[in-house]
Order: sequence, then C-alpha cells, then structure tokens
Amino acid sequence: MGHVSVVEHRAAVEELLGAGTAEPVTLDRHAAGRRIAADLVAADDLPRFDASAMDGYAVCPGMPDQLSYPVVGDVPAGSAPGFALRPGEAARIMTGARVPEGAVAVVPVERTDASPTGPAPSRVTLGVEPAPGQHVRRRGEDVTAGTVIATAGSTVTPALIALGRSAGCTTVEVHVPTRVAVIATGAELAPPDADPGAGGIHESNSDMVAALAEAAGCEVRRVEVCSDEPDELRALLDVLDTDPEVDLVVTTGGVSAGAYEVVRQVCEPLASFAFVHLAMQPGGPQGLGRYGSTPVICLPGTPVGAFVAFHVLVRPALDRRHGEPGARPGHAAYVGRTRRTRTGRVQFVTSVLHDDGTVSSPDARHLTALAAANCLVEVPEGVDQLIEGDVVVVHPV
Ligand SMILES: Nc1nc2c(c(=O)[nH]1)N[C@H]1C(S)=C(S)[C@@H](COP(=O)(O)OP(=O)(O)OC[C@H]3O[C@@H](n4cnc5c(N)ncnc54)[C@H](O)[C@@H]3O)O[C@H]1N2
Ligand code: MOO
Repeated sequence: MGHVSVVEHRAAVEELLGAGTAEPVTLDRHAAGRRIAADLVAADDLPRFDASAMDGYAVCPGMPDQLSYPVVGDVPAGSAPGFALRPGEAARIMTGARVPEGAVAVVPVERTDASPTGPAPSRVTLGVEPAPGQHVRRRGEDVTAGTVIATAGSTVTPALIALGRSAGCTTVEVHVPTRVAVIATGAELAPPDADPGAGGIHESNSDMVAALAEAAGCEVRRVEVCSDEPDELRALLDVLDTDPEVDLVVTTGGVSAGAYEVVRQVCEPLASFAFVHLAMQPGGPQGLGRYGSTPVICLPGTPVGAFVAFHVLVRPALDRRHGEPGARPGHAAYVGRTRRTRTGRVQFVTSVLHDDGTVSSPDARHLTALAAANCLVEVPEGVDQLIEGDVVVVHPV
C-alpha cells in the first residue's frame, strides 16, 4: 500500500471518473431537478404577440377624450383578429387574445357600460379614459427570442418549465446521471430479511452507499451483496463490466490487511488498480482502478468509514461530472467539551452544525453519531485536540 494524501486520492478519483456527458431531454415535468448543461435560449418571443391582459374592450381613440365607441369586432383568446382598429373604433377582447392592429389600450369590461356576457354590443361607453398601453402585454416584453433564459449550471425548476415552454422551448440540455452499481462485500453480511446467525451481521452498506449515490444525482442500476469468494466477486464484476448501463462500480469492504480481503484479492493484481491507506480517519483504506473498462472505487467496509470516504473522495468527482457546484466547506466555532484527536491523519468528525453557527461533536459512537450528524468537522493532521472556541472547517453532509 502506498501513502497518498486525501487531496491526491480525490484527484485520482476525479481522473478515473472523468467528465460527464450531457443529453437533450423534453422540457416537461420529468426534467424538473435536472442540472442544465448548456444555456437554454428562448425560441420565441414572450408574449408571442401584443396581448390583452383583461377581458374588456380594445380601443383606438379618435380624439383624446372619446368615451363612446362603435364595437367593430369580437376577439376571443386563440383567435387572430382579421381586422385593424381605425381611429374612433373599439373591439371586444378577452384576456390573452391578440389585440387588433391599431389598438391603443384595453379597458376592462367592469369599466364600461357593457355586459360581461352575451354577444358583443354594437356600441360601448367607457367609464374612464384609457392610458395608452394600458392592459396590453407587449410582444416580447417578458423575453425576446434568442435570449438566454437559464444558464448552464442552473437547475430545471417548475418556474423554468413555465418560462421555457412559454418561450417555445421543447428540450433542454442536461447533465446525464452517472449510472452506478454498488457491491457490498463480506462473508458475514446477512440481508435484512435473513437471520445473521452467530457470527454474521445485518448488512447496511449496500443501501447506504446506493442512497448516497442517488443523493449525488446518480442512477443506481444494481445493488449487490457478495461473499468473500473471489470467484463470486469476479463473476459479478465481469457482468457489470459488460453492462453498457453501468458507468461506475462502488464496492465496500475487503480492502484492509486481513486474510480474506476479497476486493484486494480480485483487483490488486490488475495493473490499473492501486490500494492505499490514506492519512485520513475514518475511511483510510481505499482502492481504485478499472475492472476491464469500468471504473471501480473501493471503499472500506466500516459503515462510517464508507460514508465519510464517499463524501470526502467520491462525491466531489460526481458533482463535477454532474455540473453540480458541490457543497462548499464552511467555518464554525467549535463548542462543547475538549475532544482529543489523533495527529498524523486528517480526521473527519461526525458533528452537528447549529443554527447559531457553532458546531459540536457529541460524544456519541459510530453510527449513532453519524445518524445525528449534519456535517463533518475536518481536523488537520497536526491537531491533537478540539477546544471550545476553535474555528474549524465544516463539510455539510
Ligand atoms: N491489520 C489491519 N487491520 C485493519 C486496518 C489496517 O490498516 N490494518 N484498517 C482498519 C480500518 S481503518 C478499516 S476502515 C477497516 C477496513 O476494512 P475492510 O474494508 O477490509 O472492511 P471489512 O473488514 O470487510 O469490514 C470492516 C467492518 O465493517 C463491517 N462491514 C463490512 N461491510 C459491511 C456492510 N456491508 N454492512 C455493514 N457492516 C459492514 C464489517 O463487519 C467489519 O466490522 O479495516 C480495519 N482493519
Ligand atoms: O479508516 Mo477506518 O475504521 O477508520 O474507516
């Protein structure tokens, strides 16, 4: 095992995963939440034409104080008025309908002597003198064709679906989720519905890692649990390597120094693989490489180690592939009892960031602390204790 820093290993994971791809998808509800890969440009003006904002009368005053008009037409929404208003004329018009050429303003029906229902009258008298442009939504006043309405890196939201569709866009270019297979390894692992027996344990990593991958925008294609038999793992990896719908395999367990480290036994002989013990705790033992042509990332078996390693080492590479800005580390003042930490390695302490901006690391153990945590406090290699008031680096999880 070589000695590699967290930063170096994170870069190696990024290099192994490479850049992501993009695809056009229909701009519909299924696109909501997708990360946009290329600027989205309005295909049409919005509104597409000068449109009425009210049910009422479009008027073309013949003189400044004209209140009484002959009604020369009726324009329901969806129709194209086949006439132009001449000075002194009015037309009945509905909200959203295209205003006839010549119209200067729209007067709501409530401000006239006309009935809101029934056939259009032959004359209408206004209760107010309209201001020019009143209640007319001008063509392109919201957005004009060719304008960027969403930039690469932003997300498809329900509001963007409304804007994009209204502006005539039918598709949007989005990042393609990385398709992931997860394999938890270990002879001791019993599925949730099985009795673990005397030496077995309840298996948990497979679905934890799968859920972490989904939270990182991946599509999880397979979730497997494999024994410590090298042939079984090999057979599984062979299948996944020939599956064109798997971009990445993440394994857990079998990477440390024991006699039955199935992941190392199968992968370490392969030229592209490297197994290392990072100066990081938890999650120190790590491996990566290609099985055939498929990138494989090997996380340690301890659930807390696998969780932390996923966050610290794998998530940034996935974020990059998916065009995600990624959660930025912050700073917070440590509160609570003095906590001893081990030097010689970077430690990621499961912690709670409070609303007042302070952070504490409850003295709970392992998975209890992980389940209660909303962040990891990064303790640098040379630091041997956390004291109240210390300003620490905090990674949201
Ligand atoms: N002699 C040494 N022993 C160990 C070292 C070392 O450097 N020298 N490193 C320790 C560290 S740190 C870690 S982390 C673990 C990593 O070990 P493995 O990746 O080989 O994982 P396993 O041995 O398979 O399992 C470790 C632990 O986690 C439990 N586990 C495993 N998989 C699951 C699962 N899917 N669901 C729930 N729990 C799981 C497993 O039962 C073990 O208790 O090695 C240390 N040892
Ligand atoms: O590196 Mo391990 O137990 O500390 O996850």
